[in-house]
Amino acid sequence: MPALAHALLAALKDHGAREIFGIPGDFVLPLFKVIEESDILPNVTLSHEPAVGFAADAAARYHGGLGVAVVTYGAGAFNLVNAIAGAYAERSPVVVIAGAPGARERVSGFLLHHQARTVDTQLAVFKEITCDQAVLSDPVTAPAQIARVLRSAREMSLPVYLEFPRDMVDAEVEAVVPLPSRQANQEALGECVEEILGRIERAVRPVIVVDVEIRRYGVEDRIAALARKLALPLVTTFMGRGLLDKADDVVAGTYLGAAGDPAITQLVEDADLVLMLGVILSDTNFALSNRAPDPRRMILAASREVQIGHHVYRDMPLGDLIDALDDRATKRTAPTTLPRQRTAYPRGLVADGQPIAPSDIATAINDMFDRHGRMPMTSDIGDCLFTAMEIDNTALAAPGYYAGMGFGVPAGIGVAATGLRPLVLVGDGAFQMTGWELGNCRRYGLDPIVVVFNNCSWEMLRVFQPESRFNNLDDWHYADIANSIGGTGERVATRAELVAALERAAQRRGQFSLIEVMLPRGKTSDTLARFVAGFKSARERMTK
Ligand SMILES: Cc1ncc(Cc2c([C@H](C)O)sc(CCOP(=O)(O)OP(=O)(O)O)c2C)c(N)n1
Ligand SMILES: [Mg+2]
Repeated sequence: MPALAHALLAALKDHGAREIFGIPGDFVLPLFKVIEESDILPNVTLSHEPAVGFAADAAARYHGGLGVAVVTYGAGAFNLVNAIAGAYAERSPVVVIAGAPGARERVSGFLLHHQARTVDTQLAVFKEITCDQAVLSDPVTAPAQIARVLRSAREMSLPVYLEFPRDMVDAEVEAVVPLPSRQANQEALGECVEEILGRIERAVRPVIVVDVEIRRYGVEDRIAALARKLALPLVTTFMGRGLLDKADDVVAGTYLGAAGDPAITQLVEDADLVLMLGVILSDTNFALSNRAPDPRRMILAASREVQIGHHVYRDMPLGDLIDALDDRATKRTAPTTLPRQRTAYPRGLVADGQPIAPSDIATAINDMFDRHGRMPMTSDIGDCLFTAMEIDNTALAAPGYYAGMGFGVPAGIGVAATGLRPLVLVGDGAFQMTGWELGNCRRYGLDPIVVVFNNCSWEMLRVFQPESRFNNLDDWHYADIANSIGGTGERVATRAELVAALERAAQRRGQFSLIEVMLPRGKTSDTLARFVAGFKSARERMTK
């Protein structure tokens, strides 16, 4: 019989984990020894647990499997909370494996180091931000608990929590047998599909809106094929930016309401049927809508449910629904009335001595993508994410809904650990939080390209409250620091310098490249300027 640590690692791999991110501590040292020596999954250690969570989250978003974050009891696990809360909000399946005291320590009568209120406070906290949990304290039940919790992570595409007491690492257990995934009830599925196809047939201006769940459940290609078969226009939400990056013929653009491309906004807001697939009804996706989502003209397939009008079909896995729709749908021709144009992204930056504006960064990146091919991207929150809306539709992992800073660079490291070379967009404020994790790239031979939007400012806060002096940040010269932690940093202030630095970074392999773009305080991307105007007018409407 295998030891519990081996059985768990094998089960993680069977359920789609591809790597482990973590930081050891005395409550997980024995487990980390097995992780390192068994080599069942590659292990990437970082410098601060928030980054461990962000990296695991982004890796899962990109490879479509499970992210894994292994941390010590108490101090390590509580450091991870914000990143896992963000993964929950963004429906990213991260498996938290947290160390814990052994059976005899629990009854020692001492207050244990790293313990908060009670020995079980850690479990109580993670119950709030995971969809399933287990404490692996009994070798007889542990394999079944692991199977149940890992299936929950896969089926719900949400984080889960496994508490691993440190005296259980070598406990002999049965191997973990994966549970079969739960399918939709075929009768209910048939009824649901007929109702959807009937609604599409009767619609005059239908549109498909997609969001993050279509990536989490691996159905992007099937949805692109369905959109082609039904000849329906398709747009992504703000959170869903970067989805269907290989289906340019299908994606018309990104819906941003009052802040977006007017033709895309009209496509969605004039539609008499909005088929929402994998969509999170968040404020960042719909707060700027001129016409709020209306159940009477909406079908929402998300969180294993399908809501049509005011009634709901439960236990409807998105993959089952898409397959059944494709099986029963007949090919339609595109009504000439439906616009088919695709958003045009800015290109052809003039490499001159002019100072750089945020939207120039998008144009320069589009030009670089034309020369070297599109790169997968990660972005932090801040104007860099709004600028990303002006970059061609390439794969993107960002905290578009949860909006937690610090995600961008660790997420880029997580994506790089999956074997891709990402382009990372991050503001100076967010870089101050987790940018230093780049110092871990050299150990693992990772070479992301990082673009720091250095406006020496918390600019997103300034646009809402310009009078506050606390938004003024100091100039930390991030490019200089990059050179001392294993990468190459360049500081650029003109458009010509930006274009040249991007080209050098694209050519440079084997170490990370950091381009510190100097931006004036008070200058934002065109997209953020429209967002702020939209939010302010929406707020005025609400206060009238
Ligand atoms: C962990 C964390 N702390 C605080 C915030 C609030 C916040 C923003 C959101 C609104 O909540 S945007 C922002 C400033 C970002 O500064 P920077 O990274 O330099 O980007 P830019 O200068 O482009 O704004 C803060 C502090 C946050 N989102 N996440
Ligand atoms: Mg800033």
